Amino acid sequence: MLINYETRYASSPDAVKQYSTTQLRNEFLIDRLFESDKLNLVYSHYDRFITGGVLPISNSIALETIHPLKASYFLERRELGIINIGDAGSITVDGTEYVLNHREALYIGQGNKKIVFSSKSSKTPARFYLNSTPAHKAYPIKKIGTDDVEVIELGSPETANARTLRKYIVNSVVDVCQLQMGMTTIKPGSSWNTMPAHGHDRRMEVYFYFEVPEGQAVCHFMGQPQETRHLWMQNNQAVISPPWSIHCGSGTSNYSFIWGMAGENLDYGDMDVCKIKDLK
Ligand SMILES: O=C[C@H](O)[C@@H](O)CC(=O)C(=O)O
Ligand SMILES: [Zn+2]
Repeated sequence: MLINYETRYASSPDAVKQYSTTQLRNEFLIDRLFESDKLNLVYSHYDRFITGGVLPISNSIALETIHPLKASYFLERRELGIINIGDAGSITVDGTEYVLNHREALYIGQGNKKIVFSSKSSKTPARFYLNSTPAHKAYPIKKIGTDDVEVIELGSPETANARTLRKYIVNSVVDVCQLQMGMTTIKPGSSWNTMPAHGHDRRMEVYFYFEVPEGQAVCHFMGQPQETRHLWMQNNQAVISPPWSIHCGSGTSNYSFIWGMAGENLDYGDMDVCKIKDLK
């Protein structure tokens, strides 16, 4: 089977307080994203956000509709954002080819029917990380190159959170219904992302960790600020953050991650910041 998908339902903060490590990982960790010649998807009931990975090696892979959508094609009522974290690849959208190099992105609006992923070389394949959310309006396709992103420098070496945040799919760069995506890279010597931590009850979020060096890992924190839990994350794994949860992490080295959000508000800065001394 080329496309694998699974559904994750939403959980309340009171239920999650009781979860064992295994239950926490079953509900929130997405550990299988990139498998050769496969397209893997997780459909979350938090804002009906779909997280996926495509690794085309010897074949092209089409984004077919999946049963839970009850749609005749995937983007009938959805929009899609893709960031390539691998080598050069292409995405063909209803016959038009878009080449995505390493760290380039594509926004594909509602109504586009045939989407096909392929790598330029099977020896150095593309790795397409994708996020998709329900859409009410058809916005144009837009490629976002590394020069098109909005860059913000955050944190400092003294507080171990020096990092570069790149906004790819936000409404100041591309017209979107609700999807927001970007990439944050922790500088060498720093380990923390999203510290001070924050929440945004209007939006859920998914973090996808990559560029985690061999033998290293990232400890990701979730939960209400006064009731946090952790999940140890390996390279190329993602974690779902409910709207009621903080989401931050510290690595045993530096690393990068892609953040993707969906919900009610397109204002990226609309966060409720938690004081570090109040975290429990
Ligand atoms: O709501 C925004 C997201 O959590 C991320 O953009 C935060 C982040 O990448 C960081 O501070 O390192
Ligand atoms: Zn956030």
